[in-house]
Amino acid sequence: MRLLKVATCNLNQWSMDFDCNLKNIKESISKAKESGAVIRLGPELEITGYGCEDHFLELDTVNHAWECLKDILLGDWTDGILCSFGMPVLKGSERYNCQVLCMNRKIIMVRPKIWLANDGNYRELRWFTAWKQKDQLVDFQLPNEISEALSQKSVPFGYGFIQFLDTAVAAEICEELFTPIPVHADLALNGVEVFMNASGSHHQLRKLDNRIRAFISATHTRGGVYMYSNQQGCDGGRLYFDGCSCVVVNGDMIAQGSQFSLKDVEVVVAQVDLDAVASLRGSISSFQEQASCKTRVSSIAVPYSLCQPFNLKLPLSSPLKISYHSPEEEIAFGPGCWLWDYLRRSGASGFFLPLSGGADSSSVAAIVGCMCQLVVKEIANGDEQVKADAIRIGHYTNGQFPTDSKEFAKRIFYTVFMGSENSSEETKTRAKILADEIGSLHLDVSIDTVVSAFLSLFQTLTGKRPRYKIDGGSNVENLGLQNIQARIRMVLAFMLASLLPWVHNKPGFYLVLGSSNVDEGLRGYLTKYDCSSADINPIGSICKQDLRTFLRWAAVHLGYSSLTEIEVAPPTAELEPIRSNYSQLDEVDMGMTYEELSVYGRLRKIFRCGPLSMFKNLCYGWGGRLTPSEVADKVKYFFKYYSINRHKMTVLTPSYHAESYSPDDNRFDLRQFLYNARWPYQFRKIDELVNELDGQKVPFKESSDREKMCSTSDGGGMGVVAAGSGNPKAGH
Ligand SMILES: Nc1ncnc2c1ncn2[C@@H]1O[C@H](COP(=O)(O)OP(=O)(O)OC[C@H]2O[C@@H]([n+]3cccc(C(=O)O)c3)[C@H](O)[C@@H]2O)[C@@H](O)[C@H]1O
Ligand SMILES: Nc1ncnc2c1ncn2[C@@H]1O[C@H](COP(=O)(O)OP(=O)(O)OP(=O)(O)O)[C@@H](O)[C@H]1O
Ligand SMILES: NC(=O)CC[C@H](N)C(=O)O
Repeated sequence: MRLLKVATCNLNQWSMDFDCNLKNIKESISKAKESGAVIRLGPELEITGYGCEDHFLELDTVNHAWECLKDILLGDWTDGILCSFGMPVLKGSERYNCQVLCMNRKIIMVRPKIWLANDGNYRELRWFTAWKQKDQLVDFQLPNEISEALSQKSVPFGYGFIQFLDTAVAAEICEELFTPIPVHADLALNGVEVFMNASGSHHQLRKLDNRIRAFISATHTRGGVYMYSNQQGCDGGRLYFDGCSCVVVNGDMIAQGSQFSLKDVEVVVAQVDLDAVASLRGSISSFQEQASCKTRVSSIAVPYSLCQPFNLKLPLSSPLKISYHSPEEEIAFGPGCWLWDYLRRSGASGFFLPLSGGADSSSVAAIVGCMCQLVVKEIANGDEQVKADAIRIGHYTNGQFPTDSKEFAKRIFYTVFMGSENSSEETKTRAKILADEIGSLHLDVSIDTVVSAFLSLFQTLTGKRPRYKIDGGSNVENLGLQNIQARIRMVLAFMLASLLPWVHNKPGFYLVLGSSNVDEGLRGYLTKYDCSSADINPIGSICKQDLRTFLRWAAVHLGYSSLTEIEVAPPTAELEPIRSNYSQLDEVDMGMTYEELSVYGRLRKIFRCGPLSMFKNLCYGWGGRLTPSEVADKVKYFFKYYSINRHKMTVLTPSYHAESYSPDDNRFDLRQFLYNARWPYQFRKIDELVNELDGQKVPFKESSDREKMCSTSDGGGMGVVAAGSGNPKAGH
């Protein structure tokens, strides 16, 4: 037997905070060593943080990374343990995204990333060059300061593996695993038994299985130990890196870390028998045949053994049942953990939420409640960092700390119902009950006096007073009257968030939370700069359908039972007067249902459909109940409003990135914002096709299409998309 103990980790790094990152790295090495591990793997670019973006272009960033590495190598951190550190490295004029492999205070090799992540949220080609010389290792002159400190002039640089006396180990960096020809295939044929995947990979609803499937398939038929390490938390941007560090052997998961956690450092350890890898490989004839004619990969010999012989005192890790969170749990925990990182790092004293009693703001309130529950639970589990942060943010004194999530919420969470003459008692009461359940400090205010002050000012200025449509006013008047209310709420929210702490003798300020969801953004059904404009938004890329399931789940699992009633209430903006013959409803106002919006949103973004291909796909999807001409009307209506309102996406409050259907114009869904909203060319093409089809209906099982599009993984959407359109790039 060749027993090998390995450690991988989830680290909560913060881009550009080198002290924080170095502290976490050192703690992870200590924990790995305490466990007896001889390999320690950290996340991609862990020294700088993955999300530095254009800071990677600054020489300071690269230099500081070297300084941190020097600090580690001058101490005893790497004694007896192979450590893989992620950092940017300049070689000549090119900058590479590298894993620096170190042991016994020396750098063994620098392995630059070969295949960069460059789609969706990723833009690595903007900062890094991909390493292209796969056939050789080259000599890399270490920066002066490092070479003097380490008494080491140069190191091998490039694609290759480390040949120890008893096994071979290599890096495969994040995206490289997900490429059509992954590097582990070649490496396995060259005898590499341990793969170290350092990642910077973000959370996306329902995507964990994509990632895990890749580890399993990498080792299932070719054998191997697959170590995966990832950042965990908000490292300064919209993404939540969702950990899940793990170890897989020959297709079996044997150690799995958390996906969502408030911990800064989580080390996952496993003990494996490398003979199991050799034995599997030896039993597969095709493996041996391919290995005998492999393309040779360069290696570096290190005269050192990593493994232990058979010893009953060293227990082997055995296969585990892989654990997955439900999408509802993902919505609660992902944004909940992201909010906690944001809060503790922003210097704010809490959150402020305009709570309307509707589904969206109530979802946000529940997520904050969930965050409070997680904090209390983690403190009870003995996490000193979470405790220290909670004491600081909640201004606890005399050795006190949070032990009850409602008590903690009362300190750090304000909710305010800002009613107008158009608000109903029902929503006001729902907001109050939910706030009580969560424990927030809740206020009720009426904004009517402010609205009438604005209207009087307007009347003095123009001599005119707008009327609601129901009272005989025009569309313009009707919208104007609604938008005044919506925007006053935003101004009031920011005023209260900055001044309420002062009123209550607390230092600091509160962060204003926004609660517009992805569908409203896509359709533009929101007032620009109303309460959708906030500091941050935890649900901005989650669709209404997903939020509704989350509310049902949270009513039970978070213990906020009033969410059940909130979920079933029809969504309404309550900005127009309620009369016996009229009450404003979102879906009527929008001219489409939230369910339809989810379908359009997925086709537009995930399946990259323009108007014509969306029309064709929906003819299949909805053909059972609609004629092509009816489908055409719906598609044109959607594109008209999408394009008229696209400018609103440019000022979208930064939101947690949770889904590949997100329309976030700032980082993810990059589009123009001034359109010809008549789409003359595209709509003409649709009309021509409608004429050709002339009233035909396509028989199709109507019930299944939405289910496939909104509630399953992206691939499920193929139910209405012609095969071959291609699955979206997954957030592995
Ligand atoms: N191409 C362009 N590029 C840049 N900016 C552009 C623009 N076109 C208009 N604008 C600007 O945008 C303004 C129009 O946008 P905006 O002021 O938002 O107004 P608007 O989109 O006309 O109305 C707000 C919409 O949100 C709905 N609403 C209101 C309140 C609450 C809710 C809800 O979520 O429940 C929904 C309401 O029914 C209506 O459909 C224009 O006055 C102009 O200032
Ligand atoms: N009466 C109110 N009191 C407090 N905040 C409100 C009120 N009405 C609206 N808001 C805030 O403005 C945001 C946008 O208002 P809108 O009417 O569009 O709600 P929505 O997007 O349908 O969300 P919700 O489901 O929370 O009502 C809400 O999410 C909420 O934060
Ligand atoms: N950092 C990366 O290489 C990211 C790769 C991949 N797109 C992911 O989400 O995991």
